[in-house]
Amino acid sequence: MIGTLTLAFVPLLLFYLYRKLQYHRFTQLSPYPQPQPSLVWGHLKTIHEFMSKGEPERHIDEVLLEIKAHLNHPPLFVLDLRPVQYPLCVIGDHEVAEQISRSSKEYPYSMTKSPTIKDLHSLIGMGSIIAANGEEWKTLRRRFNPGFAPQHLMTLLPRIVAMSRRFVETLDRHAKSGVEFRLDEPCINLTFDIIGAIVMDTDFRAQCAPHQQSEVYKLFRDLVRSYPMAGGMSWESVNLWGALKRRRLTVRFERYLRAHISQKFADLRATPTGRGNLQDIATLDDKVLTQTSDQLKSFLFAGYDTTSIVLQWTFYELSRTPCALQAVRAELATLFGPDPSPVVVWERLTAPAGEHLLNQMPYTSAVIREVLRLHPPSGSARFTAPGTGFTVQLPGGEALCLDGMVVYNCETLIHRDEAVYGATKDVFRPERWLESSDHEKQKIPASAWRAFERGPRNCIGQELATLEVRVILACTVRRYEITKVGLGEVVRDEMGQPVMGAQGQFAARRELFNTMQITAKPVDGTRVRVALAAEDGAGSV
Ligand code: HEM
Repeated sequence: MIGTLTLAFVPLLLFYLYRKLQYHRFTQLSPYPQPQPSLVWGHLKTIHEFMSKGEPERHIDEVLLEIKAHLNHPPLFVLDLRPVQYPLCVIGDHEVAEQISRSSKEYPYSMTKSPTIKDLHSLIGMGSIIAANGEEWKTLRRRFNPGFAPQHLMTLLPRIVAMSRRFVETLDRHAKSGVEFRLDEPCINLTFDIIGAIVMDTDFRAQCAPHQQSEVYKLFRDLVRSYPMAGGMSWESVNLWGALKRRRLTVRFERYLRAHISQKFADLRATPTGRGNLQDIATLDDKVLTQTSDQLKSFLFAGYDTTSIVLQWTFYELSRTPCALQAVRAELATLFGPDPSPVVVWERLTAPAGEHLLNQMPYTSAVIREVLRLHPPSGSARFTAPGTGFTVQLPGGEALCLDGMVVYNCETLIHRDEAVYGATKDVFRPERWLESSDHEKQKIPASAWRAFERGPRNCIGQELATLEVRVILACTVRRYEITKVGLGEVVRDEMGQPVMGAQGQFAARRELFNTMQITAKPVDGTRVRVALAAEDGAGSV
């Protein structure tokens, strides 16, 4: 009897599950633009198919660009990643992105951060300002805002200049040897030295020889490297051994940070006039220690990685765009004088009121803006719980509810929207940001450039990042000729001269592209050779 019942029940159960699956795959998300889903795989199969059509290591944003084109450029589309992940809603339109990032009745501090950010907890801590929400986030932001305000940052200029000296020494060594190398290494070491000096008042000697680098810096780099390439899309991400290794590194790193905070607290106690973020704290209990350590981790990570990526792409784009390189050099010559020596730049920047020079670099700033448009290192992932009723309005007037999805403001898609950037959307063209090309600039709405995201949760370090990049460019662009090697290498004619492509850039044999290792970064670590610019151009140090 029981056997007969079971026999009758199993097909019923299977039929029920089949109908349920059918509903989830084909009906529930049907109002949203999307590729054709598969009953079993949802869109995992679609993603795999698109991925296998191009460079396997390319960043997922590149694949999303292809899917958007395949769907005829809708303002948003969904990918059903269940059961691996929540359904993903990819935003490729700036007006919709703006509705996600601004404050609203439901979300006064903009939509909550995505739970997927927990993958980064080892690196940024459980209580990170990057992951926090609501009042907890507001308190943290209020506490740290003054430290990132432009006026305060200008007082840090001498430290940034000091660290840039080591960078020049490193590039000089490479220029002398003539050997090709990964540009990401010196850029990462530089930006870590800067953020370490600024947020921890510590010289980590990241730019020194390996035996002179601080152990903590090595520990931090190991921790970052313990994250899988392709950020969660590969088998590496379920590697238990890797996870265990990451855990051990995290514990050691946190132990160091807690000791550092305790020491700073003791120092501040000893000097009542001392300044710092710990000043208003009466007792350094475990909660405060953990919270402060989480923020230090967050600032160290967010502060070095993205900025080093911008430097790499800027050096690369300038190396293959002769007009832009010439324009930056001319601007620097007008500002700092004809002697291109980094020493002159450092002296002028650290002289009284020298910081104002950095606000007089419109072309260089346009270059940085354009690099961030074409190669944004990150985007923003948010989440709205089922039942919230969070609805966005599409440009055509249609309203769509985004409850229960991870919502990804994808800067790569938004920054390459043809409706905004026209036929030159994929072209490196700093001029589009200049006042002189007012007509064109006026056509670009502010919300269509969001490399630092917008709204209450925008990047707290954006002024710092662009300040760093301007200083580094000021002391290096006239001193070095950088030549890309391997991917992105320019094509040369029989005389060895670079061949000009269609849009004012040298033609490349194979385009350099981003891969994903937590953020989006050049896949080959930006392999280059560097030489001193022509004798009279390089200047001395
Ligand atoms: C060019 C370099 C940089 C880029 C492109 C960049 C980009 C971004 C983006 C897109 C966000 C929003 C992330 C999200 O919504 O999940 C963000 C947030 C953040 N960034 Fe940056 N960032 C850069 C440099 C920096 C620097 C130098 C710091 C210094 C510590 C920093 C610290 C942070 C922090 C703490 C947040 C979280 C802010 C909050 O939620 O209140 N970033 N950044």
